[in-house]
Amino acid sequence: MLHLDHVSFSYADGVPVLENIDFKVAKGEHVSIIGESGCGKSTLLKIVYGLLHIEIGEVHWNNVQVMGPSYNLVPGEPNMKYLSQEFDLMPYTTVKENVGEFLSVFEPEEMQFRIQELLDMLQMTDFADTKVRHLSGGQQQRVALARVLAQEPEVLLLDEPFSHIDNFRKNQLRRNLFGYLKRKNITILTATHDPLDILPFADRIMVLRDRNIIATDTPKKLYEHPKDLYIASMFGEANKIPVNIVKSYADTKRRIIVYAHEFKVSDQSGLEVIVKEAFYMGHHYMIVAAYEGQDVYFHHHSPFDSGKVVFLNVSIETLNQRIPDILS
Ligand SMILES: Nc1ncnc2c1ncn2[C@@H]1O[C@H](COP(=O)(O)OP(=O)(O)OP(=O)(O)O)[C@@H](O)[C@H]1O
Repeated sequence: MLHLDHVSFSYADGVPVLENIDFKVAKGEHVSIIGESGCGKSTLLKIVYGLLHIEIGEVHWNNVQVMGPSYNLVPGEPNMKYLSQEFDLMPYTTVKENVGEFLSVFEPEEMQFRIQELLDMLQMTDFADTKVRHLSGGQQQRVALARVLAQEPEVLLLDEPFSHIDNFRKNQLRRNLFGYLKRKNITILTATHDPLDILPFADRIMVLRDRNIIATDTPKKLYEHPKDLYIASMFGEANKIPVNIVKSYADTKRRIIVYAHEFKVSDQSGLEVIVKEAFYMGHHYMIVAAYEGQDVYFHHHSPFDSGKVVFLNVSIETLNQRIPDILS
């Protein structure tokens, strides 16, 4: 088990980045850390890996304390691997050589099997003999992934692992990679902005904001019951609207979170908004409208002209899902 025990951290400028972070991750669990840019996701991964010295709190893996850079000559814990946003590759050698660098040359067959397995999984077999410096950013990112996996870490720390990879490949790659890691029972901490990296794969999500973990739950619970707009916005365009405006019988002025795709357009009743802009998104339009000086986002199959008055409704299923959140 991984345990961050009341960890606080600031860089040399003294500005606190993380305060009193306390959580546990079970062996084989996949936990995703999400939060706005600059909230400290990478810093948290670096602390777990032992790259940053912490004055306050402790990190333990399997009840052994992770000692930071002041104690380890070679930074980083041996049974963990950290895949940073910069890939640590050998540019003048081939993909195969990069992936095999840490494998035992005394077992050549096993070595070839492992390299082949990882390159297949990451769809890089065709580039096995290509020098890394001739690869694109996305291909290099996949080599970097194969290289850390070849070392069979117990804990894998992934920082934006698909940031350079094209959409054409991303989905298949996510399924391959997270399936592989589950089968190997590797504990994973992923830092990401992209909801598609996490919703289908993470066992649990932790939301970072203002130096703290403000929520932690399964993807389904966090998505369906976001505590606030910040959390909901991690998953897509979301709104916070007074519940009694969409449903007049609702006996409360409190506000609920409604995702853009959950609004239904109506001719006469509901939340009255004035259309500002419409953006073509492929299978729908994203409409930006105004309600009492605030922007409201909703999806519609066709665009509306700017200035048009539209009424928005929310289904009873969505209301039933969210109202307990504001009453609790
Ligand atoms: N080496 C450093 N020295 C000083 N401050 C730093 C250093 N690295 C990061 N920071 C600051 O610490 C805060 C957290 O940065 P961090 O990179 O952990 O955020 P993040 O959530 O991973 O961001 P992103 O999603 O953009 O990668 C930011 O305010 C950043 O400016």
